[in-house]
Amino acid sequence: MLRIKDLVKRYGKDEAVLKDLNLEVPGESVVAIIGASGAGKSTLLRCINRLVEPTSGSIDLNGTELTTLSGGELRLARRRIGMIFQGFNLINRLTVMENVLSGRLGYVPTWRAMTRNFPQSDIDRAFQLMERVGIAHYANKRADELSGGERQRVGVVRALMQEPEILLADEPTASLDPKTSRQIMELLRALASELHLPVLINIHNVTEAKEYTQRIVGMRFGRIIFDSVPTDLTQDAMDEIYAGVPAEERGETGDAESLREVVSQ
Ligand SMILES: Nc1ncnc2c1ncn2[C@@H]1O[C@H](COP(=O)(O)OP(=O)(O)OP(=O)(O)O)[C@@H](O)[C@H]1O
Repeated sequence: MLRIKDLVKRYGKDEAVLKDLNLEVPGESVVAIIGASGAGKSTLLRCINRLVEPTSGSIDLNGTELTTLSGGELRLARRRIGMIFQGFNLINRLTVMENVLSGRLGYVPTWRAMTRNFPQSDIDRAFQLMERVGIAHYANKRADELSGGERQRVGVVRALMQEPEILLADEPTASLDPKTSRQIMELLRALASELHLPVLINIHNVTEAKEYTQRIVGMRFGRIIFDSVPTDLTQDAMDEIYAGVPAEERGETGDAESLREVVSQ
């Protein structure tokens, strides 16, 4: 369970970007965070893994208070949080397997990592997960020889190699074409259920959020102003979350029927 209480983030002397934000994410749920550009979605995810330092408030992951950790304790906590990025963040010149195994860096001694001498159990797990997401046959290919969707699958497996207690995905499909994007969302949904993992996804595409997640959190100016099941996300709720944002920039790509057509193409 992730429990965020009264979280505030202020960059320098500017107005707070997150304002007394409260959020609970229980196990296995897939939660989408939506909101206009600048609402604070990325800052929220970055506070959780401490890429950004929270100004005040509490972030508790399964009984560990994350905001006060430093040094070795913070490193240990970070390996419990899997991150998936919009730009995949792979090391291009390394193979798929090497990228995947880098998810174990928080676990193996430095000498093993330096000599790429990972335990057999890690290699077995890597193959198992790569099989699961359909990239095992690319194990020895360089990461930059893969398509966007394949690269994101590598990113997902690398995050899972950390044995995370939660997955944070920051615009995981924004660099992908619509069909691939939906395959990745489907994969995240399936993995959350198979591995009993909570997944928090910062997502621009509201149509995908509605179809692939069980809960939508709408942010505006650093606050959560909507938190419910996708069917409750009415036009009024959308208008409130995206007030002032033109309809064509709200990440609604059409109704479910037309989207199914895209997928089946
Ligand atoms: N490192 C930083 N220093 C100063 N201000 C920042 C920094 N990072 C983000 N901000 C500001 O914080 C606010 C929220 O940014 P954030 O990236 O969290 O929003 P977002 O909802 O993820 O937006 P987008 O959808 O465009 O990615 C913005 O006004 C942004 O300019």
